[in-house]
Amino acid sequence: MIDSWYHRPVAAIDDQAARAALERQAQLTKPPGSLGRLEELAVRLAGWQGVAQPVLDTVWITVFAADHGVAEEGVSAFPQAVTTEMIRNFSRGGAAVSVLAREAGAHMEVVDLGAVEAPGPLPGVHSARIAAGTANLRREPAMTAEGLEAALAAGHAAVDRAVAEGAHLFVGGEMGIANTTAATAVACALTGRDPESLTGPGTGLDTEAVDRKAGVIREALALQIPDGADPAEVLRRLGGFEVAALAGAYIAAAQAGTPALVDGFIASTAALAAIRLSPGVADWLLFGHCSAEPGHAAVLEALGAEPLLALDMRLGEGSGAATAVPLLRQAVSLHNRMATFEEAGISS
Ligand SMILES: Cc1cc2ncn([C@H]3O[C@H](COP(=O)(O)O)[C@@H](O)[C@H]3O)c2cc1C
Ligand SMILES: O=C(O)c1cccnc1
Repeated sequence: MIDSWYHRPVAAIDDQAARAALERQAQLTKPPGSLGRLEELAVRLAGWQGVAQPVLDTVWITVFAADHGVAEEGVSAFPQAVTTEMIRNFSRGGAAVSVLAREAGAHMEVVDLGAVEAPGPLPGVHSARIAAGTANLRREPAMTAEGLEAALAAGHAAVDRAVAEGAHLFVGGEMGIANTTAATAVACALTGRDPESLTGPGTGLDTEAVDRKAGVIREALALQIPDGADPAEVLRRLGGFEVAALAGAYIAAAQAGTPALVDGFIASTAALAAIRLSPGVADWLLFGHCSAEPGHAAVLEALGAEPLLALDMRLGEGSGAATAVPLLRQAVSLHNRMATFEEAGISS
């Protein structure tokens, strides 16, 4: 494992460019710091891009889709067939993230890593099928070692496509019925928190069903996770193909020097796994929003992350991150287009 591609170092941040951006912020016609975190976003983008005045033209969204064996435990309010049906919906442009991607002028693609029912060839959908869903994590490891490597590599391949198109920002989304169960199990294993405190309704379970879902996760942890299990093993035993692909994508993006904007609970759990596999990845991530799924706040806390938005969204697909893209664009425009005190003839 130690020589796997995901242990390679991430790209360096250009501190000089970030300092130059900070100096420019100080010259813009506003009291210092008055644009709050919009200032910080522009400065971080400058450090990532190695220029004092960054751009944010090309935004790339990949939605990773896969099914979960644990769905047979009745842990979702929706049937498994919805994963494949939603892949078709993404392809036709009818999903929430499809609409938000168009609004944001982002390129969007879908990667089918293993929906139980193969959707067949569809526009905008890559087939990278590993298996017809994972195994039931309550009873056995969700993935084989080969399956995990293939999922991580599928994330890397998506980032390669984004980089080839000159993407300034990578957004990862996910679709997979029952994936809040997998993500909660991974989050518990990585943070040491109880299933009872992190498990939530996902697509809309009632309280009783949430308790049963927490019980499934508790059993999975007891069966599968020995003390000190390493993050790759946690992902393999409890994760899903799309969760692992997101982790692989965040690592590959950091290695390629492309920042990633992280979505909700599932994506943030994947980001936590990515950082545990390769700590430097943390420097290349932004967090788009705080999901209403209760585990998200705990995962964000473990990450020390401050999400940009809190709109009570709880959808996944990359929708929360896509909603934050216009904010990043505003940060860049303000940074590049505001007049300086000198240009405007205003006393500083
Ligand atoms: C129509 C529909 C569209 C979705 N888009 C994202 N999800 C979200 O809900 C699922 C996780 O929730 P759970 O663990 O409760 O199944 C994932 O597919 C996630 O992306 C959706 C769910 C549904 C039903
Ligand atoms: O925040 C998320 O990622 C999320 C929450 C509920 C259902 N699906 C995804």
